[in-house]
Amino acid sequence: MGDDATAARARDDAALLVVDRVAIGYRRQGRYLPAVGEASFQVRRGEKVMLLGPSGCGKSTILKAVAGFLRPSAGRIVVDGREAPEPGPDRAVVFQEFDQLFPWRTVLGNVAYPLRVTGADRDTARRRAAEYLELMGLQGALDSYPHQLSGGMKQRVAIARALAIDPLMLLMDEPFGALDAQTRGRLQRELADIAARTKVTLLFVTHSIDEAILLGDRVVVLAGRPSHVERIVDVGGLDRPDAPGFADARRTLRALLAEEGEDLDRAFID
Ligand SMILES: Nc1ncnc2c1ncn2[C@@H]1O[C@H](COP(=O)(O)OP(=O)(O)OP(=O)(O)O)[C@@H](O)[C@H]1O
Repeated sequence: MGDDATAARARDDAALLVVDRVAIGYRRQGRYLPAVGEASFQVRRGEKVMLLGPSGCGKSTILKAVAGFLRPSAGRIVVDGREAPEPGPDRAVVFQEFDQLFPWRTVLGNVAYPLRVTGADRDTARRRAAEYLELMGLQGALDSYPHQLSGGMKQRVAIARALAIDPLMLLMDEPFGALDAQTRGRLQRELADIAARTKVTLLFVTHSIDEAILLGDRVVVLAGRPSHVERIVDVGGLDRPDAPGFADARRTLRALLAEEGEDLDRAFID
């Protein structure tokens, strides 16, 4: 193998995201309130890693720190070899809330906007935005405004907007948490399909055991307050509830969450 190929292989094998003994807390009224006590995990290029754990254990906090919105009080976050990166278009974020779109822009305008901001000319931005909206099945809604869309459609626009800027990583914080079960299932399947096609690297926060198994390659289970990584469970290839191994993975994750006193009815909502 030539030097270039060796270097390329080393780059591909190296973790795109390293979370190394990270502690994160909040300051309130002069006091430091620890949320994450110590968390370490890595995400390789093209991998889909899910953060699962009881409510309040710091899943969103970790995602925000990876996005660069919060600084850890200890440890290191390294993205593509860069330590403590500022927020940037290399990490696109999709939230749970339906109000993350610009209400005064059309669907096409919402997706084209970050492309314009990151340097694309108007025609290129609109063409690329339309391509990604088509990928999300929204070709009929380009001229609609957010208030004219259902919750599921708004989340599709948010995903198209995130993917269109070709980020190194897609960071998703319970993006389907506020959707009805049927829409949620459909969007999970669509995201799995698009992630396979685009090979995007995914860090995804969820409450749902089934969602973690269906979408993830690995599940980072958080426990405790302040939290730590209790276990990292391999769930690769279990992309259907009837896949062999799905029930075992569900039992393993369920047992880990039950130890934490998680409300399992909530953890199973899909
Ligand atoms: N801005 C903030 N100021 C102070 N404390 C905060 C802030 N945001 C979160 N916290 C606290 O940090 C802890 C972790 O919160 P976080 O939202 O990261 O948990 P989570 O696992 O994502 O929860 P959920 O699953 O309920 O969304 C919680 O105790 C929460 O109250």
